[in-house]
Amino acid sequence: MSAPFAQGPSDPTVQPVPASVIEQVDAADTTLSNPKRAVVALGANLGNRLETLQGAIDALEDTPGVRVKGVSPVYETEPWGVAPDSQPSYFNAVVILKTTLPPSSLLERAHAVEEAFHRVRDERWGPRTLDVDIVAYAEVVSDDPHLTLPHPRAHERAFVLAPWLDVDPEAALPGRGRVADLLAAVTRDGVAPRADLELQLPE
Ligand SMILES: Nc1ncnc2c1ncn2[C@@H]1O[C@H](COP(=O)(O)OP(=O)(O)OP(=O)(O)O)[C@@H](O)[C@H]1O
Ligand SMILES: Nc1nc2c(c(=O)[nH]1)N=C(CO)CN2
Repeated sequence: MSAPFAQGPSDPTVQPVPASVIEQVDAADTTLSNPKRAVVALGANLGNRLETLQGAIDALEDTPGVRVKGVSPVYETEPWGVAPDSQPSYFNAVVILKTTLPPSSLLERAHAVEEAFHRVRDERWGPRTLDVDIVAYAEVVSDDPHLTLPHPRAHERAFVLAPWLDVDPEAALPGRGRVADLLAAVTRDGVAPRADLELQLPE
């Protein structure tokens, strides 16, 4: 007599699982048991910039699967990539995360945090209440335009490299080299530490 619940290849109720789904589930399992280090850049040039950066850090910490491990000093920076004096100055900072989320989920969360702080997207590099960029995720290198890793412009931005170096003096940008060397190669003009201000690492 055959077992009543045996499910072999001939069982019509069993659908084959596509290889792509198996790959995604395997990748998620691996990430879950092995949290990854991610580097996130924060920027704000509208509203209460310091409160917003702290709010973003706290929102990241409140995310299941995300822990904030390091918070950089605050820098006040001239807007990069736009005409001089066309926008208010930014506050910028960098945070180091440990996360079990895969990169795509971390990006979704980054966008949700931006929206919670009323980020409006209209012109490229327009002023914003909050920008949350994924600078690097472990050693991942990807040219997917939806999530390019490392961030395609991080290596040329002193407003990212300077706070990152402060919070991790040994940092390296995958495929680009040591952050200390990258920072030495760009201008630090208009990128000033605000030693009078401080962001808190969540408890
Ligand atoms: N590493 C990354 N981090 C965040 N967004 C990224 C990344 N790589 C690609 N993107 C994509 O870039 C799109 C535009 O992002 P955003 O509006 O934050 O750009 P921006 O901050 O104005 O400019 P920049 O990309 O130069 O920092 C996002 O919708 C996102 O899908
Ligand atoms: N100083 C500064 N300039 C910028 C910034 C930023 O965070 N700081 N972000 C931009 C788009 O991500 C464009 N220009």
